Amino acid sequence: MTTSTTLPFAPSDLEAATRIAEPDVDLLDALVRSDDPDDQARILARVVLSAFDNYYAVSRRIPSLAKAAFEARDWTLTVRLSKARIGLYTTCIDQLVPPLKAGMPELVKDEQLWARAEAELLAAIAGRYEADFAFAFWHSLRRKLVDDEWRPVSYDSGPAARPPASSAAILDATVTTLPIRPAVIREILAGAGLEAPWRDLDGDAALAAAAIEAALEPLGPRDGEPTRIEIAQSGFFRNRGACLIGRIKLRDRGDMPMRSIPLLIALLNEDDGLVVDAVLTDSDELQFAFSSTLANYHATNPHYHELARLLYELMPKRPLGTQYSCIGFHHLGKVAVMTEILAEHQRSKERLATAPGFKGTVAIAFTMPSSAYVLKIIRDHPTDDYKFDYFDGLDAVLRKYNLVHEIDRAGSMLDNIIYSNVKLDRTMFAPDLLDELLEAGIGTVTMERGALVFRHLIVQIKLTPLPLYLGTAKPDDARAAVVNLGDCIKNNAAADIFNKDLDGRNYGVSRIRKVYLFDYDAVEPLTDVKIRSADAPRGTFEDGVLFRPSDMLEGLRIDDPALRRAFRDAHPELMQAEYWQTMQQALRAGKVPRVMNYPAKRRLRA
Ligand SMILES: Nc1ncnc2c1ncn2[C@@H]1O[C@H](COP(=O)(O)OP(=O)(O)OP(=O)(O)O)[C@@H](O)[C@H]1O
Repeated sequence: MTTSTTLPFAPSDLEAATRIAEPDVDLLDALVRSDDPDDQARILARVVLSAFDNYYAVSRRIPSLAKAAFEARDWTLTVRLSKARIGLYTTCIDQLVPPLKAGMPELVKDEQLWARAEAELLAAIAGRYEADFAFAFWHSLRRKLVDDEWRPVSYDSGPAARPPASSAAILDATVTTLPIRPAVIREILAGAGLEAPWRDLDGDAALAAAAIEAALEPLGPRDGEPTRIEIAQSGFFRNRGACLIGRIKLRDRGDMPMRSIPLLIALLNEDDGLVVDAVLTDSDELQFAFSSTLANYHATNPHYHELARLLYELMPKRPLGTQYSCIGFHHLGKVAVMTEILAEHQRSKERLATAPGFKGTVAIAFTMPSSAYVLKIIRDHPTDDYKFDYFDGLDAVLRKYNLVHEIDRAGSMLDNIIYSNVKLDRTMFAPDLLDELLEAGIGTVTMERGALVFRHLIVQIKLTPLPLYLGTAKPDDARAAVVNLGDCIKNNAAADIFNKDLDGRNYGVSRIRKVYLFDYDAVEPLTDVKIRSADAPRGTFEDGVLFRPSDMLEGLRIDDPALRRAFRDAHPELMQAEYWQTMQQALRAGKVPRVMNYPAKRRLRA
């Protein structure tokens, strides 16, 4: 049996399905004409809520379109949907800003009107599932309107905050006994609601059941033991893949406590039908597959809090805030991450101080010792040690951080959360850092009534900077890290990203021991770089970014000769001009090199 390959959507259909309706002109008109403050507040709240509703409706449509694209094997559509979704929120806010600024220039400064309108909005959204999302939208709009001023707008959910979600609400449970029979897995797969034929459902169910049985082995399973398989009522779609996620629970047995393993069933839709490609049962492997360094998944279940909670339970090494981003809820992720940073500070009483490792020449990075995050600002001018002759400026660097946020990071670049006009209490900062941030020459930080206001603030997950890791790791771990560094550089290249600052200190090692790039001021599109072979003459003046792969090893500045050798032995091609030129040709031809997002050994068929 062959799946249909007809494309379900012409580009114009997609455009229509993802088009945000224009803001409500009649309401805007009524707002501009009214001079009654109560009316204005009520109408302003309605204008914004109606724009949010337009946004939300389209953003909810995208996961079902992604599902349809997966079912029809329309990979072009999948990529277009991801691109469309990431820009939707900002587009919708941007639509409102010009008419509001033109029609009511006084709005920006009218604190009373905002307070009244906010009360109206909160009353209108009370009881709605997505009330906190609507409130985040309200704050984002306000932030955009006051963008030209030093006026911080809170990043919290305030009165629209929801109580902590429980994952139970979105889980389907199958109660069975060990060993888990293929028929049980078959039922779960068939019940996933995918409208495409399976290539070999029975065969896949048998292979998946065997993989699960092997994964349960370390938990001391006993035949006949009651077991609960919990699967999220949601499909997750990304690129060419889809997955089902959940967990398997074994009850307290007297001689054994309750035991549980996560479960991810990775699906592909090949030209001869749906297949189970892999089964993952290890939290670190799930984290790899769900990495925020990859494109987002589109989840068909709208209950984003419960989904984020489930992901957090399955991958507890990654903070809750970032779980929202990997299912595409970046703005809620932003709110959740800021809330977490403030809660971390409350809990630990630690202060923000300069991040461990080499001090940046372009960024000032800071963190609290037990925080999961690093915060950064970009300096207006680099320090004297800056390596390059020319600095493109603060805005150009921020654009690079934003570009990396928007692309498919190919599993090799940390995501960036970029806040604007954000206020943090001065008591959160260690005195040295406070002095550094407020010193002359940093125009993007100011002190306002006991708080620091940041024009921009970049937040990333905290890694161990590679030089620190190599300095303390066991020899095998250090070797694995430098080999992984080469994979990271290759994946960056596959995403058309080249870091012209080759230095290994721009990379960090995660808690699951993967290496990622985290410093983006020196990144360039690989396709713009001029690759020079080892024997090309040096010293001639040429415009643009030049790269001589034979300089790579030296550029990495890894001191230990054994580690340099390990890198060279694992990735000899990275030192060859041909490798880079071939990659450039592939990228220019529009070929997207494949990025693996789970270990090959987890695939059910070799
Ligand atoms: N995500 C992160 N996790 C852990 N540490 C980090 C992270 N980001 C930055 N750091 C720390 O902060 C330092 C400075 O950050 P970053 O490399 O971004 O600054 P930079 O000024 O761009 O650096 P350079 O001078 O190499 O251009 C790093 O060397 C590292 O020690």
